[in-house]
Amino acid sequence: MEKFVVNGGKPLFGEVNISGAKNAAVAIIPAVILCDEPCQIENIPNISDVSLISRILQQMGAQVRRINKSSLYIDPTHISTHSATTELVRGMRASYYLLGALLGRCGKAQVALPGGCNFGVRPIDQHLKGFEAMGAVTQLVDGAIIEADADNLHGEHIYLDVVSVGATMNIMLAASKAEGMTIIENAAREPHIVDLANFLNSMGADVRGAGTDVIKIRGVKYLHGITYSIIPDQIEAGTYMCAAAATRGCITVNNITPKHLESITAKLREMGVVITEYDEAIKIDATKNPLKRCNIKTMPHPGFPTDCQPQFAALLVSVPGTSIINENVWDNRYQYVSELVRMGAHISVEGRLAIIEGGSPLTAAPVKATDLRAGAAMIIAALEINGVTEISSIQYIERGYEDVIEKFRALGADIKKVYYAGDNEDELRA
Ligand SMILES: CC(=O)N[C@H]1[C@@H](OP(=O)(O)OP(=O)(O)OC[C@H]2O[C@@H](n3ccc(=O)[nH]c3=O)[C@H](O)[C@@H]2O)O[C@H](CO)[C@@H](O)[C@@H]1O
Ligand SMILES: C=C(OP(=O)(O)O)C(=O)O
Repeated sequence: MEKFVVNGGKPLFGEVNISGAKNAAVAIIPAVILCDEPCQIENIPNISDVSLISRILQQMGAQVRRINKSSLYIDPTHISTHSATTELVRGMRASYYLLGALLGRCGKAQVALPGGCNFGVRPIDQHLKGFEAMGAVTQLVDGAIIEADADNLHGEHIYLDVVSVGATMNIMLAASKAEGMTIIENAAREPHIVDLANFLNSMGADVRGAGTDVIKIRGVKYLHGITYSIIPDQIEAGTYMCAAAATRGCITVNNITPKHLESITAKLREMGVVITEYDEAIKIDATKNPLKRCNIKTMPHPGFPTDCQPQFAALLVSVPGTSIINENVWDNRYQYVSELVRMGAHISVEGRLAIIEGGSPLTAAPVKATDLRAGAAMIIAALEINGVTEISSIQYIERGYEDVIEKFRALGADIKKVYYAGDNEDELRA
């Protein structure tokens, strides 16, 4: 077992380089299934979700090889199955993209229900509604496997009842090789949706309107191999920005697209953080002004991203006054609150609202990462504390943060990973 041990209380200073976006990578890797030739994908984050989806493709017969730390060579030409039902598939959320990719490639798919962070129910009814509109018959087998079968996968006009990132991208995948034109209305507009569209178009697909709420996809017969570089991870960037503000430090975050971070920078500016934007970098200076409280409401892009909500909560506990978070995307994304409360934070949850009475110093306590971004919030809170905090269940953090220890250390943080045999603290060894 592994834990992070953080000796906090020091402001962060320096520079950090942001990796490729997890939520783009985990869609683009399965999208290669649609291609009729090998592809090379660059700026791939070295995280466990990427290893998992790569292994799933290998199990299906694809050749997947790391060319270097951030590039993958994927040859899908030997995939001879439409089925992905192993335990690995249940280990991550984005395995749902195998449904759209296999439907597009084979006209049928058999995929285990996905896993991912637990925010209560995470339905995929809008994905299935899209596939069914396109001519697929779908059914849940044994409560664990989705089967989809289409004699003639064809384009259709699909209105999403909720703005769903996963449903938008999954339908884009299937539609890229379906017969005729698919129109997705009320589509999600996240940067990773535009990235997937750019990837598909570079291979010869015909996807228009990505980044708006109407996406039109005209199916094509053949997609050719390409080399493609994934966009930077806006959530990883937002996490380091929050950490700099929470420790009242000053850092430069490199290899980012400032436009993707606008909702985050707007909130930090409102709090009194001085932000300077460059073409592909951003400087966060929290040394100049005392920080002010603020309210956050999560929304689909271009609203404030839910995936940065826990990190902002960890920042807001350090700021005097009452801040209110309104989690508007997920029903149950406050499991981390009890961990912050263990550290002395004053937070109460009422339905979708978290009410934070900030400004009282936190104290070190053993805490756990209840999910990926919750884990990032624990690191940020630990960095605020004069004392040693142990964070367990770090496998969640490693799902989505490349070299998290090395990157925080380069900013001056005292953080290390320790291995232990059991729950007894005496068994900790560095
Ligand atoms: C791998 C990946 O990219 N994960 C991201 C993706 O998750 P994911 O794709 O699962 O999230 P969605 O955008 O689909 O979900 C948004 C909302 O729509 C609801 N919904 C979704 C699909 C559906 O068929 N029916 C339905 O009701 C969900 O319960 C949720 O309330 O977008 C979320 C919202 O930005 C992020 O938090 C996740 O990090
Ligand atoms: C919730 C997240 O991921 P997933 O949907 O893969 O669980 C996330 O990236 O914050």
